[in-house]
Amino acid sequence: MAKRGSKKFRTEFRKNRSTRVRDSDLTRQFAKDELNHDKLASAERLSGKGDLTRKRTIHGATEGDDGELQIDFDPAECLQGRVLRVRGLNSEVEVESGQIYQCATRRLLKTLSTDQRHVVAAGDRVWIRPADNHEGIIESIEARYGILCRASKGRQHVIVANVDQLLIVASAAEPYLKPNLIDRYLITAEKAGITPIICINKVDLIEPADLQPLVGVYGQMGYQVILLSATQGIGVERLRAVVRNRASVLSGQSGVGKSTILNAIEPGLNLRVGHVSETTDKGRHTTTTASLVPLAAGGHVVDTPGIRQFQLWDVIPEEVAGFFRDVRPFITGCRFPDCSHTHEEGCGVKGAVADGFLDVRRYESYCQIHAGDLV
Ligand SMILES: Nc1nc2c(ncn2[C@@H]2O[C@H](COP(=O)(O)OP(=O)(O)OP(=O)(O)O)[C@@H](O)[C@H]2O)c(=O)[nH]1
Ligand SMILES: [Zn+2]
Repeated sequence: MAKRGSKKFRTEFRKNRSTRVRDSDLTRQFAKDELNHDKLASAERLSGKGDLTRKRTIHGATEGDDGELQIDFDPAECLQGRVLRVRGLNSEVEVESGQIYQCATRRLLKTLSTDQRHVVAAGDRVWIRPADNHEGIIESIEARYGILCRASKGRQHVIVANVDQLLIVASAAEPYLKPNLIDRYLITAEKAGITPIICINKVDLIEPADLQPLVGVYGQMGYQVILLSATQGIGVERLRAVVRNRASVLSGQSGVGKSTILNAIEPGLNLRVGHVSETTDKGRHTTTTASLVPLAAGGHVVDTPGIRQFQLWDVIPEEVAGFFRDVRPFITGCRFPDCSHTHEEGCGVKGAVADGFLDVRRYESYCQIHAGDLV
């Protein structure tokens, strides 16, 4: 597979697409579908069963084997880019050269979207058809990974897509360290399939050795922990390397030093972050829209008031144990398959705590989150 965005990639992509896009192919496909529909309709009439598998036929899109409709477009006339933010019907797209285009969305994309409030989300990787004055049309949206979302009126509302990592920012002091809050953010990351990175700031205010037991517990679980002092410059270089060329969401309680960290990574960033944070969804919804802020060294940070201090989203108690990496291995030892690991006899998890295999604080944190207590 050629590198994304390279010339070879485009050629291969075009080749793959063009086999599918040719009009005559489409016409033939449509004719075949019509025929199949007729056959299905008579089969349905005969069998008395309604609606056997129907193939959707919308002009300009082709149904893949997975049942997903793929929009047909010509990549030769398009540019690849990334949506920095969405404002109403307008999306701001940064293309590979760094140029920003103000884009509308192709009508067909909207037609095909039934399950989302917004078709385009911040972070989306898109193909745009450029026009004059750095305007353009979003022709296609690539499949998403690493999605942070909320349920909004029964629909999935994507806050930001294609996030590589969640920087969980805590402070060693002022405000005092709340490991249970870190656990809460870890669940969000685990659930979304986004790599969490634990950043403990303000280590200048404590004796760093005091943090070792906690760092050890998270380290054993395979989580990366970075000790920082944004004001003293400790750990900043390491964090800079971690965010380079990736899309990182920053999250943590108020006052832990998120803005100071952003400023330390890239001086001047805070101004822009402050500016974009004001973008709200016309005040109609309580959730604010996310913005990707480009970093000079490559990559983006996503800074959004709504997710800066977000709480757990739609995690049900039964799911919690599965998102605790250290609890998970002991679940198989429970006597009851629906064990909640809180009060049951013969619980493998409680046994592991008693035998010293599971950190007591982590277990208590599990119980607290399972019970739905807010930290
Ligand atoms: N001692 C010390 N103080 C710090 C450090 N980093 C930030 N601070 C201070 O902590 C306070 C809060 O920092 P901010 O960067 O505003 O925190 P924030 O997380 O962005 O806060 P919100 O915007 O409310 O979410 C400021 O007074 C900073 O100067 C650090 O490494 N050490
Ligand atoms: Zn159990």
